[in-house]
Amino acid sequence: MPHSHVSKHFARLRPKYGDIAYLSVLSQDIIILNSQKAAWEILGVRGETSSGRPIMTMAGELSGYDRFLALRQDGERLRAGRTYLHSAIGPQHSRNYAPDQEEQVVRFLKKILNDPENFEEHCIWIMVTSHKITMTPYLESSTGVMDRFSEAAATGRWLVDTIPLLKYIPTWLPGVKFKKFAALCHIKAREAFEEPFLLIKQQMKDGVARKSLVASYLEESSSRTQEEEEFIMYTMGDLFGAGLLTMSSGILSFFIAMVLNPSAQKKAQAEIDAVCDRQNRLPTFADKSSLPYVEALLWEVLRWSTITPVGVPHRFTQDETYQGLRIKKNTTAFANIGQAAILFDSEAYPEPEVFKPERFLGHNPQPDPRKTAFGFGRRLCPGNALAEQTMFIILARTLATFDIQPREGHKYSISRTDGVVALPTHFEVDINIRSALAKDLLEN
Ligand code: HEM
Repeated sequence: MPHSHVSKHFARLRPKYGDIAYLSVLSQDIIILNSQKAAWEILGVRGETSSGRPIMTMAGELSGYDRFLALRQDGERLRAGRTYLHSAIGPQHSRNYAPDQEEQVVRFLKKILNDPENFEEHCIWIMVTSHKITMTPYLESSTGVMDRFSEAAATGRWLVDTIPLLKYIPTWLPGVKFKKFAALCHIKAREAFEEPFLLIKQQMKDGVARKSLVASYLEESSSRTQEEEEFIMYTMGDLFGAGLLTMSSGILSFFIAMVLNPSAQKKAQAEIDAVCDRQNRLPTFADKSSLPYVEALLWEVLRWSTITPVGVPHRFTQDETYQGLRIKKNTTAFANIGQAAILFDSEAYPEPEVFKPERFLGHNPQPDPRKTAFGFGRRLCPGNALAEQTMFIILARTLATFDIQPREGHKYSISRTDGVVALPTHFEVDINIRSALAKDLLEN
């Protein structure tokens, strides 16, 4: 089982084994889905049997992260959680955040104007701020929780994931470090989510709470059970964790794509200028349907940056068959979304390495990458509408006001971190205000 460049390793199996490859790793059955068709038919169409998550003894049972929706097994509690998320951040509800988001993006652009060197920091800032608008204003401390989660969930890192009986070893025995680490994960996650939750509850009592998902959930009913309260605490943490890194990856990838593709940048700017009366105003959400090139550029960022290279693994909860192949219950399935695989399949996307928004325009557009980038079937990313909305306004307003240019002497290579979410590694860029008019728009 590879620990780095996983997507590339998985893709190498395709020429020899076709769209589906099978691996057995320490008696664990794993299938790799190397084509859009196989991923869609297995994880989408056969969602009834393929929507569980792999059972991770260390990250789930011992560290308590199985209370996160993303690790929850298929069943009643998952459905209830997803229904709630749909009503909170689904396409209809996300629109309520649009006015606040437009305002925050101006603050983000002012930060870039005054301190362009630290643009990566500002990208994280706008993501955290976006999440605070939509969810809860106080989730700062959950970033540490996410780091610990990554460690607890790392494939092959913990023997107890292979030999679950080890979980019964007493904690006091010398050398039993994994149980101490799991206990720390538990305590810190509770602190990170319980404290902001209790604070908001108190603020509601005092009549000073700001608008947030937690506040509106509590407003709906004054007598929530402890289980319901815990549900909302962890769901908020989940959204923060699942949304923060993915979105940061998308925005940073946009900046590097613009540096490397000046002609796409110019075309998008020309379209925005035509719609916004030659930089007399900033683009808004209401302009979206008049900005097809900007939207295509956003789709191309989602395709080209492959934010989650091998998705989040699913688990079969029953035996299944596909094209005469038998897939056993408990098999883990990875959709190889990443580079060299589904979103870089040269049959679907000719010249896949080239950043080309035009591929989604005209009479014969190439496949919509959102159908892959956000996952599949019953586990499809519940933040997809919010993610797209947030990225659209950041991309449109940044292009309206700034030129993103290569830094002289800086060598660009497209390298990304390994992990469930791949982030572009550090790069430098020159971000210059486009005109006096654009500066005026931001300052006044
Ligand atoms: C461009 C940004 C994003 C990308 C590319 C992305 C991608 C994904 C993918 C591939 C999955 C796994 C789907 C599967 O198992 O088949 C997922 C799950 C999830 N995402 Fe996103 N995501 C993004 C943004 C967000 C945002 C903004 C939020 C919340 C505010 C969010 C919340 C979640 C949650 C809670 C899950 C777990 C769903 C479940 O297990 O049922 N995501 N995302």
